[in-house]
Amino acid sequence: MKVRDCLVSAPGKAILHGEHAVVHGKVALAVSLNRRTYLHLKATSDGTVCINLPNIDTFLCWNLSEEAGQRLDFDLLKRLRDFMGLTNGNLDTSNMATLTFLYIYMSLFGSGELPSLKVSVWSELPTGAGLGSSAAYSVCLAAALLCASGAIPAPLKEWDHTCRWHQEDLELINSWAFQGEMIIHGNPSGVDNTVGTWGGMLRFLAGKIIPLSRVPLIRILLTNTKVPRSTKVLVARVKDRINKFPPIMIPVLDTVDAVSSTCEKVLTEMTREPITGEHYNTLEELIDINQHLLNVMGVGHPALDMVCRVTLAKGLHSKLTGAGGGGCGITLLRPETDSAIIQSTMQDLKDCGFDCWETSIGGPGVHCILLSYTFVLTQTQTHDSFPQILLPSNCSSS
Ligand SMILES: Nc1ncnc2c1ncn2[C@@H]1O[C@H](COP(=O)(O)OP(=O)(O)O)[C@@H](O)[C@H]1O
Ligand SMILES: C[C@@](O)(CCOP(=O)(O)O)CC(=O)O
Ligand SMILES: [Mg+2]
Repeated sequence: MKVRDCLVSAPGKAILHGEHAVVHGKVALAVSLNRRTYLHLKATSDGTVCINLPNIDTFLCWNLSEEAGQRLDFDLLKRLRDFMGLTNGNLDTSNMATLTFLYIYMSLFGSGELPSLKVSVWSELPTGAGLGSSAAYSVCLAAALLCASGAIPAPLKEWDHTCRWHQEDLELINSWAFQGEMIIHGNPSGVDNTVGTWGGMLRFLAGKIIPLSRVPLIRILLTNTKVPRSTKVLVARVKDRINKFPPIMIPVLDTVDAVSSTCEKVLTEMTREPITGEHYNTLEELIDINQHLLNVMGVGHPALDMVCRVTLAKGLHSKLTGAGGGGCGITLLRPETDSAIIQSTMQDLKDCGFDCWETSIGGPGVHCILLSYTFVLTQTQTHDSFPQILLPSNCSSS
């Protein structure tokens, strides 16, 4: 079976408010970032299925005839775990990413002839740092494999060099990406894959998505403490704490919910009336409140406290974003904040050993990049092993 080549890309995300609470049915406000994950799927003819995942040093190939023999009797995920020799104890970075790929690949192609192909994934997002790298990876896998299998059509040309799918195709991509997130997160809310699929800023509540079409332009700093952590472990930690202290923790989740709703109200006001210092004061207070609530949930970290302290010394307010326990924090920049202050804050954060950058928010969701558009995925300083890809022909049949 010959499949269609394609190059897809999906954005990372920042959660403004509502991380963890969203897993327990509360509101989250999330926004896509201008840092993305790219996936190149190439049909091959050597009877193998290969994955190149340079961000996590994973390069694997399976012979399709051997794999095919493994695939009939029990539940697919269990069979794939057995096939890879996995137990819960060794579900590390590489195994989770591999299992996610194999799960979607086998689910989409397993009832027919398995296609020979190579999937290469490269990301501008730090892995496991709270910016939704797992969701961007799952969204890219879902889009590329659904497209290759013919389950969704080639996307329609959007701008010069990108093309995008229809609403119902995006819904299918999102539902498969959610399954990928289930493998990586254990019990995901679905907010990350939803932002990765649709992009923009949205309100997410129990699977319901409300895109916020009019949002003020907000500037934020992202700081990666580089303290490694796993979303799956942190989500499980919060659940344990809720089970241990329900009368204490349930009101905490309700308070986070109220923080998210209040923030949404302020953001909406900021699109309807002239933006004032009072709007920003409220946004800053909400950030401080939520950071304390996340500490109560048990997902803080001394490095994140440091981000809050260093930025507050310059009058700027920060909170963790994503699962916490390390990873990234966000800092709100006020419109009047002098660029010299921003630069010196960034320098102070870098002096702590953190990575720090200013970002624009609200990038587009998953799309396909026309292979006719000569697109170079450049090497980054951290992923020297990834080859430059210079892609020659066209991925769209439209
Ligand atoms: N570029 C990538 N290539 C392969 N796997 C990835 C990539 N980015 C993320 N992953 C998978 O996602 C996992 C990190 O997910 P998670 O702990 O949820 O952190 P994040 O906050 O970045 O989403 C990694 O362990 C890996 O399995
Ligand atoms: C903690 C949580 O709310 C967000 C996790 O985001 P990330 O994997 O840390 O980028 C979990 C979820 O919503 O599934
Ligand atoms: Mg994740």
